[in-house]
Amino acid sequence: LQENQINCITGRIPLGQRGRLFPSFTSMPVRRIPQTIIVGVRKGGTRALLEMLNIHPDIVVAKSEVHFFNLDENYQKGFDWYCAQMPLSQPHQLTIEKTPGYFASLKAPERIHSMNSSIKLLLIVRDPAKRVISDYTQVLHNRKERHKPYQPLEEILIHNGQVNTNYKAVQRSLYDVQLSNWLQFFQLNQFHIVDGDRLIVDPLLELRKVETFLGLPPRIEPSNFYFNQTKGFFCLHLRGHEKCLDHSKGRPHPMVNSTVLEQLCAYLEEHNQNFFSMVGRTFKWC
Ligand SMILES: Nc1ncnc2c1ncn2[C@@H]1O[C@H](COP(=O)(O)OS(=O)(=O)O)[C@@H](OP(=O)(O)O)[C@H]1O
Repeated sequence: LQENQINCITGRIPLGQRGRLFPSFTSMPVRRIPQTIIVGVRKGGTRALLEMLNIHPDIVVAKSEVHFFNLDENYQKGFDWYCAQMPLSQPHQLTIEKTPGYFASLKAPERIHSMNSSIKLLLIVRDPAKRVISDYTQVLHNRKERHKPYQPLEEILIHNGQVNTNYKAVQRSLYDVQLSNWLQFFQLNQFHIVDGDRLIVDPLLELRKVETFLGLPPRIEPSNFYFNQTKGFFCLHLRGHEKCLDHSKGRPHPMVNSTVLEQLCAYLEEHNQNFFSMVGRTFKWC
């Protein structure tokens, strides 16, 4: 990628050239390629993380999922298109987009690397068994809405007494398999891993760590959060407004047969341990 071929400031343009190439650099807001991307995991809490980071005055976020690096039809539109999806930002602000589909995409790591090999990546993970149930719950909801038939999770999850490893929701919970694809292009220290289960119960603690990773001053405060009893989750005080995530986040999960759940956890165990040793950290999962 030639930086001067794209109609957007990447944040890597040599200082001396900024004023010449982009006269507006010091004054007017412009669109910039993200310096940080939330790459996944799907149903890990990516929307909550993005909305919470949006509280920070030095961060601007792309409101919609961009799906640039994982979908060929978008990637072919080029970096001008990608850039046009970004919000306006001031020079001191970081631009962040989130597309949970990137983490499981085989093409996304190389494509992101070719855009910016020193990019900072945020990965929010959640108990992978809970993630399977959350993934299922979303698909179930969509099928019910469209009056389409659906199967109980237990039937999809177990085939001939074994965990159905062809089930996409199971594959997306193999964090070690996906991370190894990313580590072919990026150093582990380019990633910050957010604990999605902790983000639900103690958002500020997780956000402080993200602020540090991004090199930003701590500007997200306890007063930015309040617990909403009806929703059962933290919601935000954001620029004078109260904001909870929409109804698609925090849906009640169906009860899952405990033996099936144990079987799923047993299957995931080796992958979880693998992931822990890859990232040098453990999580309380299953
Ligand atoms: N504050 C707050 N409010 C609502 N929901 C919250 C919050 N923090 C984290 N979460 C969890 O985010 C889960 C959805 O994850 P994602 O946003 O990554 O889903 S998606 O992949 O974009 O569809 C969603 O999963 P489900 O509970 O299964 O709906 C939530 O558990």
